[in-house]
Amino acid sequence: MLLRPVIGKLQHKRVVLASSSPRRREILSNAGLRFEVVPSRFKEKLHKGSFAAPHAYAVETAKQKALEVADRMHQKDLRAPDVVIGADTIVAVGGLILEKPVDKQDAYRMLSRLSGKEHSVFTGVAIVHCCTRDGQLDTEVSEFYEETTVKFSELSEELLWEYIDSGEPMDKAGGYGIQALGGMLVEYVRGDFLNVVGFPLNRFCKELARLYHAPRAPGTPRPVQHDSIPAVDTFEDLSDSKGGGSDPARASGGLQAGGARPQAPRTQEADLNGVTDSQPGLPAGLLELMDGFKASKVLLTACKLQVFDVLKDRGPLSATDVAREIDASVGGTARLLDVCAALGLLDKSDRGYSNTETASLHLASDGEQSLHGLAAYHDGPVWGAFTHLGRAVREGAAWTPEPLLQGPHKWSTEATLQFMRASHGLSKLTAQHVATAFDLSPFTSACHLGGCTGALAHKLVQEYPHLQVTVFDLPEVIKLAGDFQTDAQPSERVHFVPGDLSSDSLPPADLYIFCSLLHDWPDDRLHGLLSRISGSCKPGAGLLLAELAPAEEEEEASGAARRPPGLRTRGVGRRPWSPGQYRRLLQRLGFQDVQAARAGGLLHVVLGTRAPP
Ligand SMILES: Cc1cn([C@H]2C[C@H](O)[C@@H](COP(=O)(O)OP(=O)(O)OP(=O)(O)O)O2)c(=O)[nH]c1=O
Repeated sequence: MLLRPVIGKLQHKRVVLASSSPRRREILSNAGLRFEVVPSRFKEKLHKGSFAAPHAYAVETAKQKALEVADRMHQKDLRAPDVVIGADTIVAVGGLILEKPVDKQDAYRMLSRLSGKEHSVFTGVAIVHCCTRDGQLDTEVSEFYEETTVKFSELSEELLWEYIDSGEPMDKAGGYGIQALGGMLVEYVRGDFLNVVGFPLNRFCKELARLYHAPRAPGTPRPVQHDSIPAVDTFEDLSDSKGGGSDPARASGGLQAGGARPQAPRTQEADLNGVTDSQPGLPAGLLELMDGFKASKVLLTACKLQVFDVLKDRGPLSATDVAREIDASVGGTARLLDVCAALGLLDKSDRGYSNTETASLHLASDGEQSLHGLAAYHDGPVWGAFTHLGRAVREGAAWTPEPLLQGPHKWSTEATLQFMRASHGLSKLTAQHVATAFDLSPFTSACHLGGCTGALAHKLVQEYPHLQVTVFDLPEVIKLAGDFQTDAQPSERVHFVPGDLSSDSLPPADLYIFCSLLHDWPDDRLHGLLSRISGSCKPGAGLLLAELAPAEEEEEASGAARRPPGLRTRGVGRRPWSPGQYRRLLQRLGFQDVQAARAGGLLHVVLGTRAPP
């Protein structure tokens, strides 16, 4: 199977399509690529006369579109995505460059020029690899273009105006859309059809293959494959994304938001390089699953020992220096640091070890985007629960950590705080995405059910100046919520109300929000809860649900290539819902106009409106 490995090269990266074009979005998602869409604000006004050829103009515009998005995202989050894709489509006829018509007359001028003639459609594409070093954005741009020749029939005035009046020409280069009514104007096409529609998929895949699979020189030995956790002196071999191929982002010191990535089979890569491997592939996915817990434990242990705190904001430190600071043996620390480097969590150089950007941002205990609390929660109660999984299965118990099942009124203050720290970190990280997945400005009051420390509530009031938000949670949680800070200013528009979701009446609101990010509710409990919430909603009230969703779910939902059932490493124990399942559930609960969105590459957010009874 040659298709997936090419697109799959971007699978573990945060990819952004810097385009508002629905066609580009469709072409790339049909190909199985997962990405976020951030339309570029770059104004297409480069001086056409300064380019030697039309394609050079398209390529430069594509590049500027992508760089504008990379730069904006970096400024906003101090973290750029791994890859930004920009594209620009133009029509060239008789030395003239035609872009989108500004009005009907302009469309008329363009289409009359194309009538009865051949013209060229060029799409310029820029693939921008980003990484952040010392707070500065570093980019590496790969660019290319594709040309397709299109011949139009002679167009009568009547046909021309009928087509213009259909409205189709207005958002399309050259004033036509070959994929719809405009197809009727076309006598023939030479070259890639999708290139005309806005994105040269075939050439893009070739470019990915070239970028990520620089051919090996003849006679160069194949890279050696290692376990997920390698011997200390071989860890460098793991620094490549899926092994074997070169990864431009990494080669330039880029870091992966995804962090640890185990090795994948090489058979497919050999295919891509034109070398046929007749041996059956090894069950790499299975071995990966069997081994995966070691990588988790290394990350959790390094967090617990505060390795990432010691290395934050400091130059490279030797293993001896780190060992002294974390009060551990030098040999043991060196091995831990090497494996962290192999997992992509630390950088290792001749001068010692330093944090990657991801580690400083998310694994050190301070900082707005720290997930240190979540790591401690996984290392504690979650790890404990999964250690006794066999017993839970035999007894039919939930896989949820025992303290969480009992509820905070049974927890010690420390256990409650541990859960709240985990929830707080995750909520702060996801709040912006949840708050902006849909336009919530029509609502004036919201209630975040199980809102814990109020991290999302504060983001919501920051985002919507007329919104009042109630945080509703158990008294034991509300009592401790004041211990947690968010980056937002404390607001009088956030109120904390103690109560029990399953028995008390819910505070009045015209939008209810339920984010079960950390919970692994059993089916019946979740359904019961959502039915209750639905019963409390007045007609016209909204219900917003947000859930962490494993990436594989989206693949399944879109019908893209599937992994064998059961071979999942993310979302274990979590409800495997696709957007479609969310939609059906909300509709069953009496909601209409249900919309689903994917946010931040990791969240499903669904919004519905309570229908009249
Ligand atoms: C010629 C032709 C163009 N097009 C479209 C593709 C592009 O979306 C558009 C050309 O404008 P572009 O400026 O390339 O793209 P865009 O404005 O749609 O999106 P963005 O700048 O945010 O990336 O014309 C068709 O859909 N069909 C066609 O047959």
